[in-house]
Amino acid sequence: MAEDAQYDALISWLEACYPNEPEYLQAVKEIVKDVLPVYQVHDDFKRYDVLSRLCVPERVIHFNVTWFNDEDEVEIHQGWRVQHSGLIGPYKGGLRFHPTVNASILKFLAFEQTFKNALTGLPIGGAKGGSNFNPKGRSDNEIMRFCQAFMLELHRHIGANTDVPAGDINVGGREIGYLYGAYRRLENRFEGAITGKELEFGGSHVRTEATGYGLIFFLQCVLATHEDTMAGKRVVISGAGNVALHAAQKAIQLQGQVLTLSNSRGCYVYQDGITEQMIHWAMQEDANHENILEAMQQEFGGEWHPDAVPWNTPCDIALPCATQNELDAEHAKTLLKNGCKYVLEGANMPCTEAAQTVFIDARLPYVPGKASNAGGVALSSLEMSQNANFRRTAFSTLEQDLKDIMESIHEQCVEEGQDDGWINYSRGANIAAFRRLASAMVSQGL
Ligand SMILES: NC(=O)C1=CN([C@@H]2O[C@H](COP(=O)(O)OP(=O)(O)OC[C@H]3O[C@@H](n4cnc5c(N)ncnc54)[C@H](O)[C@@H]3O)[C@@H](O)[C@H]2O)C=CC1
Ligand SMILES: O=C(O)CCC(=O)C(=O)O
Repeated sequence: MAEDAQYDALISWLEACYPNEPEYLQAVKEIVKDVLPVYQVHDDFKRYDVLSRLCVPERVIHFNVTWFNDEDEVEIHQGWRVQHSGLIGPYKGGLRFHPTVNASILKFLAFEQTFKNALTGLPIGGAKGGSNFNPKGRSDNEIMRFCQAFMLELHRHIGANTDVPAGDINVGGREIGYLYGAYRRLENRFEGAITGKELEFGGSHVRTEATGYGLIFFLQCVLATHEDTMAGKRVVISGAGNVALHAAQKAIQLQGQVLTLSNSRGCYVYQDGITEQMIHWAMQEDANHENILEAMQQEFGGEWHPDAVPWNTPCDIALPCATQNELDAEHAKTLLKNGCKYVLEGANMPCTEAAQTVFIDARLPYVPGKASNAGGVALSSLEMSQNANFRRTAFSTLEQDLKDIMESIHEQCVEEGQDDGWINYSRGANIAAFRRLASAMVSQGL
């Protein structure tokens, strides 16, 4: 009862402060409901009001990005960096360039990132940033000029021990290179102020693969806990970007049968099981095709379904790896009806609140992104320590480190998520991260 009243009071306060930020409120509600019982029994957490304070970002930086396009016209975009929490390390999280980017989306991502980063056990705070710039269809010169204009504003807010951005949707190796080049010239410093760099200028082995590979390492832990294995499992994956393709690659290497990939235009289905060669081809060819999945269908056969999603394809395992709120309650029910046994998020908050409820009510092993996609940021943290020491670690060592970190996150979820013989991974992840953040907040005073 006391918990309900506290929940209502906190959420009403946030709704009044931020009425036009639905994604941010959605992410906050999901965590608050799980951690309230822990908060309620800790007098020091209550005395320092850690819950309300953890919900709001420490700082939201908002700026204009103005630049010349190839037609010599001025374009103006919005840029943001949400520095949610620096409690346990430098602010850390990706940059997203997408027309849908706004304050609500970046605040939800920075909030989730804070909890995710806490789960890794590494010294990284939480942040997210980006712009409503759409890089699709732009020339390479335009992308470079946009990245330089974006960094002209951002550089004064970041640094190796302050805030360390990385990539996210539509920000890959090329964009990171341009952003880092601009940072280095503006600051006259060669330091690990951005991760996801190329190997030749301070990047780390395994960072490119880390989110997708880490997702599959986490999946192996879930399967082992349920006395199950990957071999022959039918896997449906959404997205066709960094996370989706590397998850598919690792799943195939471990004898999984990957049936789908998707993008915002539709879904590619290959019932015989997509091969590693096809994934490799998609990685190489992406830049040369307007729609890599339609091109894949022309190159290798299979089916291309415009406007379709992967969730109607019967499967054992579903891995949403594209974007937020891409899998709703109807999709969740269809997955269950068709026999899906495991759902792990590769993207950030891809399952709507209602879809999560469907999985949780069915007591399905459902793993939220803040646990299962934490491999990317974990490797970013290892890139930061390599940069700080001016050293490079071998691929095999880092891949083993990634496995160990995903196993440790899995253990934390299992420990905190026990629910009458079932593991509530979502609650486990939220509580484990909350304990670390809340005690850091108490220790550091008001
Ligand atoms: N890159 C990373 O290291 C990490 C990424 N993530 C999350 O994973 C997700 C994917 O990110 P990346 O693979 O890095 O981006 P990406 O830009 O490489 O790929 C995104 C993919 O999603 C597809 N997509 C975008 N909107 C869509 C929609 N509405 N419906 C269907 N498909 C859609 C795009 O076509 C593209 O194939 C995002 O939620 C991101 O925040 C999470 C942790 C780390
Ligand atoms: O590597 C990073 O710093 C950020 C990764 C990221 O954006 C995420 O975990 O969602």
